[in-house]
Amino acid sequence: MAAKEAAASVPSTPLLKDELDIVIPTIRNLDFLEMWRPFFQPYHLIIVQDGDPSKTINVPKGFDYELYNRNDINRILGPKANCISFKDSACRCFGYMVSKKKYIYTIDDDCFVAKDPTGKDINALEQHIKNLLSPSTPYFFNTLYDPYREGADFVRGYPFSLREGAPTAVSHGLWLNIPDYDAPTQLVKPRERNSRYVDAVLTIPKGTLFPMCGMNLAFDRQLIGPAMYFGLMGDGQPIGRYDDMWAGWCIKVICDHLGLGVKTGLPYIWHSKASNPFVNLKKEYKGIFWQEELIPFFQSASLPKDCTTVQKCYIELSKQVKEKLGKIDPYFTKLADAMVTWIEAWDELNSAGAQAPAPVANGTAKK
Ligand SMILES: O=c1ccn([C@@H]2O[C@H](COP(=O)(O)OP(=O)(O)O[C@H]3O[C@@H](CO)[C@H](O)[C@H]3O)[C@@H](O)[C@H]2O)c(=O)[nH]1
Ligand SMILES: [Mn+2]
Repeated sequence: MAAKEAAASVPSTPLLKDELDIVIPTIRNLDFLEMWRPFFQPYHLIIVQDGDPSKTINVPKGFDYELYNRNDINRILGPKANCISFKDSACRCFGYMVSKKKYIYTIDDDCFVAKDPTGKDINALEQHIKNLLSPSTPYFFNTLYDPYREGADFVRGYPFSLREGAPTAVSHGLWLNIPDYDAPTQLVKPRERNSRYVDAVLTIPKGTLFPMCGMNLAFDRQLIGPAMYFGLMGDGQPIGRYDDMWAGWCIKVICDHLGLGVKTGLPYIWHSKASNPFVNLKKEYKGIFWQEELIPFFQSASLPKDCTTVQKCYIELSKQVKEKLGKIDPYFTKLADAMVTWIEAWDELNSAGAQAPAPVANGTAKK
C-alpha cells in the first residue's frame, strides 16, 4: 500500500474521541500522563482525587479534564455520597457516574505505556476500543481466540447461528511487570514479574466468573455502567482491594443474564508500583475467606426474566446479597443498601435533563 494510501487509511480523528471518558483515581500525582499523552490527550479525563481534598493535584498541561475531590462528591451526592468509598481506589466509580459518555476507560496512576514484543508502544486505549466495538462469543468457545480480529475467524464446527456474537460490555486488559497478585502471593513471590506477552483476546464464557482488575479496564457505560459499582471499601470498612472484584462478579452475572459479553487479554499496560503486601494483607484479609462463600453465591445467582435493565438486575442482586450474604457479616447488609443508594444516585445524575455537576474546585469542568 503506497504511503499516501496508508496515511489516508489511518483515521485522522482518534476513535470514539467524543464518546469516551478516561477515569483516573488518584492520591498521588498525575505525571504518568506525560507518557500517555500521545494516546490520551484527545480524550476527556475525569480525575477522582481521593484522600485529603485540600491537597492540590497537578494535572499536566494540555489535558481536557474535570476533577472531583471528596468535597465535590459530598456536595454533588449529599447523603448518598456515603456509597462512594474513601481512601480506596474504589472511589473511581464516582467518575463512571458523573460521566456523560457512552464509554469509559479507567487506569491507575502507576500504569504506564508497555511495549509489545516488537518494541512498539502499545496504545492500550485503542485496543480496548477495538475490543468494545467488536462482538463477544460467550455462548461457544472459539479455539482460535478472537474470530473478529484481522487474520482470524471462526473455526470449523463453530455454529453459524452463533457467529453474529453478542454485544461487548467489558474489555479487561492485563499488566506487564507487576502482576495484580493478592497479598499472600505477593509475600511468597516478592520478585515475580510478568514478562509474558500473550497476543490474544478471549471472551469469558457465559456462566464463568473472573477476577476483574480495575487497573486497565474499559466498558460500555450505556450497556453495563449502572452495575459498575466498586462497593464499600477503605476508610471505615472491614475490607479493601475487593472493589473491582465485587464489581466484576456483579457485572458478569448481569452480562450473562442480559446477553452481553466480557473480554480479557490485550491490551497490556506496564504496572510499575507494587503496593505494600503487608498493608494489602490487612485490607484483603476478610475478603480471602469471605470470597469462598461469595463465589458460590454469584455462581448460583439467577435473575428473573422481568429484570430487563441493568438497574433492575442490580436492585434484584442487592436483595439477594442482603438475604443470602447478610448472615455472613453485617457488612453485606450495609453493602446491599449501598448498592441501592448507588443506583438511586446514578439515576438521579443520569436521568433525562439531569443537571451536570457544578464546576469543580481544582479543575475546569468542561460540561
Ligand atoms: O487510597 C487510595 C489508594 C490508591 N488510590 C489510587 O488507586 C490506584 C491504585 O492504587 P495502587 O496502585 O497503590 O494500588 P494497587 O494495589 O496497585 O491497585 C490495584 O489493586 C486494586 C486495589 O483495589 C485495584 O484494582 C488496582 O488498582 C492508583 O491510581 C492510586 O492513586 C486511591 O485513589 N486511593
Ligand atoms: Mn498499582
